[in-house]
Amino acid sequence: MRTIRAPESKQTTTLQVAVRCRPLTPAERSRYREVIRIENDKVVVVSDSDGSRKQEKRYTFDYALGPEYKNQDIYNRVVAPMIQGVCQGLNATVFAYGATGSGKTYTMAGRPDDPGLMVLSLQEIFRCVSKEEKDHKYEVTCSYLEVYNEVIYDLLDKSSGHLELREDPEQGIVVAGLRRVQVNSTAKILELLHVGNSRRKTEKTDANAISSRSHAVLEIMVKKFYRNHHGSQVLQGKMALVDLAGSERASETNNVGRKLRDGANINKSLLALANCINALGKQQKKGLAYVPYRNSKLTRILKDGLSGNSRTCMIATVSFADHQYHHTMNTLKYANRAKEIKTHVQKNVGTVNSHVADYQRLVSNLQAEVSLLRKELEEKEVQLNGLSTCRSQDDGLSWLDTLSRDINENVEDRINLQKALFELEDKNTHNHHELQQLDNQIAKHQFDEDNSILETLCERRKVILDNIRDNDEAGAVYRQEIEQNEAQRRELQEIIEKAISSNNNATYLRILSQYRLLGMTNTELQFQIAIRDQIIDNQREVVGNLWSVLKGSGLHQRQILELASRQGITIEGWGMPSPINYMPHRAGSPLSKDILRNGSIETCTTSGLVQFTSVTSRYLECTNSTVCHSNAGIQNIVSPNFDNRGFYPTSFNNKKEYVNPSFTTPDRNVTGCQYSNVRDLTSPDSYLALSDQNFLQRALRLCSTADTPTGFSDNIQGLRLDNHVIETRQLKHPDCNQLCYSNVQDNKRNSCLHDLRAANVEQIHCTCNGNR
Ligand SMILES: Nc1ncnc2c1ncn2[C@@H]1O[C@H](COP(=O)(O)OP(=O)(O)OP(=O)(O)O)[C@@H](O)[C@H]1O
Repeated sequence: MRTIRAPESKQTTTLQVAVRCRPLTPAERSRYREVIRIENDKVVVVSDSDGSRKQEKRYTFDYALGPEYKNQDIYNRVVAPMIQGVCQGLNATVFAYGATGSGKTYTMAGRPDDPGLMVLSLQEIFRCVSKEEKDHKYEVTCSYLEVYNEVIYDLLDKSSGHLELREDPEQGIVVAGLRRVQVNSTAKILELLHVGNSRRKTEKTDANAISSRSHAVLEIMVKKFYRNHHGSQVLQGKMALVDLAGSERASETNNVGRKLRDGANINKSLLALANCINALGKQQKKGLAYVPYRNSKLTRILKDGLSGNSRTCMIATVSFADHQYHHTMNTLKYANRAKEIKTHVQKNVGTVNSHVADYQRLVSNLQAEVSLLRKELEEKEVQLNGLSTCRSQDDGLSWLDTLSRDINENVEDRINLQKALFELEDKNTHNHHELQQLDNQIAKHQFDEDNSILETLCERRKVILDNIRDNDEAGAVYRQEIEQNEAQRRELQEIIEKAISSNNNATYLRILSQYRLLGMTNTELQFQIAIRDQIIDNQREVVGNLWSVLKGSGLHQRQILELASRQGITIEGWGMPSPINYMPHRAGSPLSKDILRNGSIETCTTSGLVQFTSVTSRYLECTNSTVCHSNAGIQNIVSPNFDNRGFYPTSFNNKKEYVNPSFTTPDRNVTGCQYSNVRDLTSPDSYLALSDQNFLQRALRLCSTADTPTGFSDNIQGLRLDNHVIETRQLKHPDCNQLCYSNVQDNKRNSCLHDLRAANVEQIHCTCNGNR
């Protein structure tokens, strides 16, 4: 039986924004004026930069918290409500955004006398877990990384080099090789955070004596293991706590040289973040906009937290002082935009042992191939190094390096272009769909007296048309660029091939080139994984929408289950329906043509040719001396104990053979099954619930093993379609030879009945008993 999973309930939440205003230091107090006022813990009022209030600006946030609040207060209000969810399989992200010196690190990491959100969250997770640990097994692990100059470093592993990001079909973006440490005590956490923080890259800047120059991401993963009727399950909640580097512009820090470059890179990430926030804000309003997550490592890491499966909170840190006015305004502007972002939170349920996606395996195979080639290459290099003559050629390989680099760039460009195009096309599909709906609505409301609805619809239609046109134009540009890019790739490849064939060390060069190209194939495959993920995501959304429609139709869960069950579909997570009470087939009435057609038997005669088409969910038996050559499947009858032996065709010596219920595609045409007296053992139109496999299986087993001259003798409670008439007889148990079920109308049962579940046997009552 096909199985689908009931949708995990999905909750759409808006990104929470809390603005935190840090206190002025004594030195600042004597030098600067305050330009910020906070009202009702929700509104931030900013005076003009000159201190006047002529053009003061007001921003409302979920929280606006002044200097009197400690980290614990911020935690209690903003973060604590997320923790329970993390322990129950939900994701959460908290990130601190603000100019240098505005208090991000203070908020996230804190001080011994005022521990920050990282420590407080972990402590609460432990409390949560320890309360439930007697009932479930939990595992809490942490990783801590920093992104510095667009390179990822592991803060918990000093020896780790640069780490790379990978898109995992199941888990989304992951950092390959990042150390994950199991934690089980607060002391261990404090130690880890201390070690991690001490490794962060910091500098003295004009604005902050110990300014963090990197973005730090602490990820806490909570796994809860439990068992239910689907087997071993694991709920996996993740919490990311992010301390971003200062959002100042590089030029504003008076930095030069390396510091300036750091600033530029910090800025690149934050600019990318700001662009994503902008695009996401726009997306919520206009229903489109390409979100450039791929533009920086930071935005790729934060992707889930910004738009995906996460409850997310942005803590925007600002200072009261007037010299920070522009930074404050910038921060508030982005915080205000971020309020618009919506995320969709859903539990991460996985079945233990079931997580290896095919694509991931492909990538792993390629990686293995790459490492094999790398080994071969090393061997070749050793050989070459032994020959001084070859050294000069080796030195001369810089052209290959350059070419490889060009190819790499070319592949990366193409990937970005294709991804952008894909997303654009996807958006336009949605746009066209909406347009269609709008047109229908407009037609409906065209003659309304009050034309306000019509106007709104027309306005929206105009926006959608604009969007479609913009997207089409952008798409055409992307397509052109992709073509150019592909032409460039072919050129580069040709150059490499030519160079290799004219070089003395062709084998070595070929391996080198192959190795590099494989690396690129790998990248391309990763891209395909990402695309596939997106398609899967979209399909999930479609399925989710269908579920919403189904639920919105007013049908009860039970009715939905019954409907699904009649289609041979079980719905995971909702349990099986209790037995369905079918109406008995009316005595003596032939099965209507409709039933025959829908049910799949096209013609059915007492003798001669019986032709089946699309036979599904049927068990047929022929009672004459026949051989049936049908592959009629009972495709949808699946039970954990189902095996062919149960009711597979049994060739009786009395020249009787059952229709072969082999598992074929449901709509395969089956013709040429001769003979008469075809019995439909499972017709749902008569009285047997298809969902009731246990009964079905047993009934069929009884039928197939009953050792009587006719198979279905008078002792058999048969569900018989015989010349279009249902007939009910008696069941005889094959082991004890006792009647399991005597007369339907008498409703007598004997001791063997427990073998057939009583409730199910009830269903086979048929009032047309023997009435032909
Ligand atoms: N809420 C607060 N209460 C008391 N002191 C604070 C508070 N917030 C920040 N500070 C102090 O202000 C200074 C700058 O704070 P912090 O280092 O957290 O800034 P930052 O935003 O992380 O800066 P950068 O981006 O440069 O790393 C520190 O000396 C810190 O102790």
